[in-house]
Amino acid sequence: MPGTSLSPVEFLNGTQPAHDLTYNDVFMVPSRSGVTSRLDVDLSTPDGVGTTIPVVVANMTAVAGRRMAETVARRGGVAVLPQDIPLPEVRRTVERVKASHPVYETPIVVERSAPVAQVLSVMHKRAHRAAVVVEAGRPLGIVTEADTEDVDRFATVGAVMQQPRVVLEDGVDLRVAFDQLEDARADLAPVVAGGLLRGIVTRTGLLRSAIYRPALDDDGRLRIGAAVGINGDVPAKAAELLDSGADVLVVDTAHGHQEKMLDALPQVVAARDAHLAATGRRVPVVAGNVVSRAGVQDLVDAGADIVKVGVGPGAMCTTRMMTGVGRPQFSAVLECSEAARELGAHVWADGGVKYPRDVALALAAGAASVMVGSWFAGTLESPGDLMRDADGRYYKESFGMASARAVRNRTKDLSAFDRARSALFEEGISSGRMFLDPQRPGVEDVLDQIVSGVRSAFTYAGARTIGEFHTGAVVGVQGAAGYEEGRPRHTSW
Ligand SMILES: NC(=O)C1=CN([C@@H]2O[C@H](COP(=O)(O)OP(=O)(O)OC[C@H]3O[C@@H](n4cnc5c(N)ncnc54)[C@H](OP(=O)(O)O)[C@@H]3O)[C@@H](O)[C@H]2O)C=CC1
Ligand SMILES: Nc1nc2c(ncn2[C@@H]2O[C@H](COP(=O)(O)O)[C@@H](O)[C@H]2O)c(=O)[nH]1
Ligand SMILES: [K+]
Repeated sequence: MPGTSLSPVEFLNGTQPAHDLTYNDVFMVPSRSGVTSRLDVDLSTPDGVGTTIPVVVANMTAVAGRRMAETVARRGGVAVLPQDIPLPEVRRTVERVKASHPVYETPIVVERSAPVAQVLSVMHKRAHRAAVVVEAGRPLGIVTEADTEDVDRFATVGAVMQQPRVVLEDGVDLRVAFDQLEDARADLAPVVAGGLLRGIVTRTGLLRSAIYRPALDDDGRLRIGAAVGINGDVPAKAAELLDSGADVLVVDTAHGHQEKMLDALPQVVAARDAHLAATGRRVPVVAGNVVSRAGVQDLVDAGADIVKVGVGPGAMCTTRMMTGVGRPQFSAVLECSEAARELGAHVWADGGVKYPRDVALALAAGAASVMVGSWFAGTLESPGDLMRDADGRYYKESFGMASARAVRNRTKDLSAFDRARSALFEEGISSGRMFLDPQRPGVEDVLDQIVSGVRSAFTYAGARTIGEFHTGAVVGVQGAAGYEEGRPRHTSW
């Protein structure tokens, strides 16, 4: 029976049904609460990963790259680089994320002689949508999109740039900086140390820095994770990823409860332990995906600190339609987190998150953290190119890691025959369109929504921490009409 007797989650009036449930099938009822402010909620995860919000960016090529990793870690989450990225690229990415500032945003930097067209082609890569014009490392001016309107594409940025209204000194108090920007009616300002550009801050960013805490390693640098598959020389790859500085290792495959995984995982754990002995740095090992108590048991026995849960809920995932295999995600997380808790391990709920409520419900089911893929693919920070459809709406392409597109990429070193054979087993979409929300185009805008929704859910349950929420949430079961009732109506009915 799915999660019957041991469930720490309270089902409203003892109504846990015998069938499995997904996020849409459940809701939470408020309980008497002593948590009087949503700002009293601490969303630090209990899984030892060092995240201060329960959000992990999925190891998908269309989702997790350098900009995503840096931006999300600055707000307390962590991104996992996909297993398909070549090792030298992983190293470069980890290095650059670790070199980026935990508070200041990384600016786009251009020379004054650069053409406007060049700036416009990269401007959308930053949510602050500006470039800093520098000379010998010193900021001379700022170019925003507005400065380039009705300007010849071959004009130089030097001709259109504006003097920065405010230039801040490195180490400035963030509230003081906010007030300075407010007084000068400036949206953003370069930050300098000894006159040299160190980064950029925006008013929204400063506000966020007061609310969020970055996910930092022991040396005060932003955290980042990396994934490894179960084929090839797994321990060698794990050792390389550890050596590159990855802060969490994810051993990931579609069917995590298979013997190849149970062979590979202890080798990753051994590599982790060797790294610990050599450096004193203990990197948590995550393994998945599974959806059953038995799966959790075997992965924890094989050394996993955290088990990744979810087969088939992903937006790019066709596994359930191709195979009939999987499990409604709320019940999968509920049973697996219960099993993990008994074994002193943790669970990440992976896939199917479309609204902040899904994150709250995954935590209610017992997850320590929640992995999000496709939703984040539709943001400015994901690695894909920004595209526009016939109606002018901006989107980015997402694709599944088991799609023909990803499999072709992953198997490029195999023989033509083996490649063609692998391509037969497609279990993902090759080109999904993830539209950017015009009001919330950046991943931090989405994080704001998730975090405010989850903080609020915690106060409704009377919980200050994820641990308290695990035991305090009261969950009920609803039909499709119950779910539908909760949706807003933007037009009359
Ligand atoms: N969470 C989910 O629901 C799913 C996630 N994914 C994601 O796609 C990525 C690629 O995963 P994956 O397809 O495992 O590719 P991998 O390249 O990691 O290879 C999987 C290995 O497992 C073997 N295997 C045995 N049974 C299965 C099975 N039923 N499905 C898949 N492989 C099986 C394969 O052998 P052989 O090829 O000879 O059969 C192969 O050796 C991962 O990032 C994973 O997270 C993929 C599917 C589902
Ligand atoms: N069955 C498949 N699952 C996939 C594939 N690519 C990724 N995934 C899984 O989805 C989650 C992310 O879910 P989302 O709803 O947030 O997009 C990811 O972490 C994988 O577990 C795939 O091709 N097939
Ligand atoms: K799906």
